[in-house]
This record gives sequence, C-alpha cells and structure tokens, in this order.
Amino acid sequence: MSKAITIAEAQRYDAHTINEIGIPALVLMERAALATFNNLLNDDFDLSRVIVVAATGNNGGDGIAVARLLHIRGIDVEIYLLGDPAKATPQTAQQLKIANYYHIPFTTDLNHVVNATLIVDAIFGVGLSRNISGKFADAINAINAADAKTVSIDVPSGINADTGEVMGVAVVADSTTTMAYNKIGLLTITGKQHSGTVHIADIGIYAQDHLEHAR
Ligand SMILES: NC(=O)C1=CN([C@@H]2O[C@H](COP(=O)(O)OP(=O)(O)OC[C@H]3O[C@@H](n4cnc5c(N)ncnc54)[C@H](O)[C@@H]3O)[C@@H](O)[C@H]2O)[C@H](O)CC1
Ligand SMILES: [K+]
Repeated sequence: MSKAITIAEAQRYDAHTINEIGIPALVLMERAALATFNNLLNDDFDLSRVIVVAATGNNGGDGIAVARLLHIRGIDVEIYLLGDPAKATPQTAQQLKIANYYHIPFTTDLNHVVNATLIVDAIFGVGLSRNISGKFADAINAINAADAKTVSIDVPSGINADTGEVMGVAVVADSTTTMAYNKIGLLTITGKQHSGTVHIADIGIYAQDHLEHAR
C-alpha cells in the first residue's frame, strides 16, 4: 500500500518544497489543479454544468485554478465562493485575479450547486481546524443533497485528514484527488466513505529529497 501522511507532514513537506527547494507555491497549485482537471476528464464525469465550490484558503485556490482550466476549454463552469476574498491566501488571491481576467462567472445561488452536473469541492483541505458551521455547512449540505457527482480536492471538505472524523458536516465525494501522498484520515472507515475513489497526484512534493538519482 502506498504511503499515507498526517496533516503536519503534509504541511512540513509543502513548506520544505517551497522554502528550501524553491519551487514556487503557485507552481505546486497549478500542478494540483492540472492533476484534478485530468482526473475530472479521465473519470468520465458529465461536464455539462460544473460548479466549483471554493473557500479562500489554498484548497480553494486549487479549485479556482481548476475552474479556469475548464473555462478555457469551453466547459460551462461557475464558482461559488465562500468566505471573504480580502482574506484569501496570496496564491488564492492570485487565482481569483486570473479568474476575473477570464470572466469566469461567480454565483451566490446555492441552487446552482444543486442543479450542477458535476461539483468540485475545494472548500477545505488539510487546513481544516475546527467544526464547520454557517454558510460553509449550508454549502456542504447542498453538495450532498445534489444528484451530481462530486470530486473533492485533496480531502473531502469536513473530514479531518488525520482522524477521518466528520467535523460537524462533511462532503461525500465520488472521487478525491489528493496531493503528494494519501492522508491517514482517508484510510479510516468514515474517511473512505467520504472520499470515494482516491487518486494520488504527484505534484512535485516528496517526503525525501535526498534521492541520489534526483540530484
Ligand atoms: N501549501 C501548498 O503549497 C499547497 C497546498 N495545496 C492545497 O492547499 C490546501 C491547504 O491550504 P491551507 O490554506 O493551508 O488550508 P485550507 O485551504 O484547507 O483551509 C484553511 C482556511 O480555512 C479556515 N478554516 C479552517 N477550518 C474552518 C472552519 N471549520 N470554518 C471556517 N473556516 C475554517 C482557516 O482559518 C484557513 O483560512 C491543501 O489541502 C491543498 O489542497 C495545493 O495542493 C498546492 C500546494
Ligand atoms: K476539499
């Protein structure tokens, strides 16, 4: 079985890749988005009306970049944005700027989530730190009430990636594209029930960089 990591390890490997190796965070985000995009195409989903539900952390940034990749190919895609864009991470703020350049439509109508043919869940990844309530919970309930298939980015939003615990409410995905390594919480019974088919995406983040053949 392939390696699975904790939230702390994911965060440490990300930081090492960005700060010590020097691969820019936006490059990693683009690779995360491309990997997710490829899985959307390969898994043969109905892409007639796609909605990306994104928050303003880096998980949301991955999702906004996926929306752009779809939009550029002529696919009907909208973004349902949760949280305050003024508080977005630098990478996610940049993704929002690019999305605006391409005039990707934003919606504030949860009915568009319910009526989509495919939902991309980019609300929370390994940064989830407390129980989910309010608008975030409403969006997750709408995702789960929709007939559409759902693809989660990195972690089904609401699942604690260390324990598999549901943090109040959690997305039930058909497929999850998780970055670099599987997460130990996704191997628990609840984790598996919520993540569906897990695709592990190589985005250039490795647990060890002292591979002799790599340097
Ligand atoms: N770091 C990288 O280089 C890469 C990360 N990738 C993706 O980024 C996420 C992790 O991003 P991060 O910004 O650390 O966290 P999240 O987006 O998961 O969310 C954090 C955000 O949400 C707030 N928050 C936490 N819990 C709650 C809650 N219950 N209700 C409301 N708000 C909440 C928190 O305060 C933060 O503001 C990772 O999973 C990847 O998807 C890329 O893969 C590229 C490389
Ligand atoms: K997610």
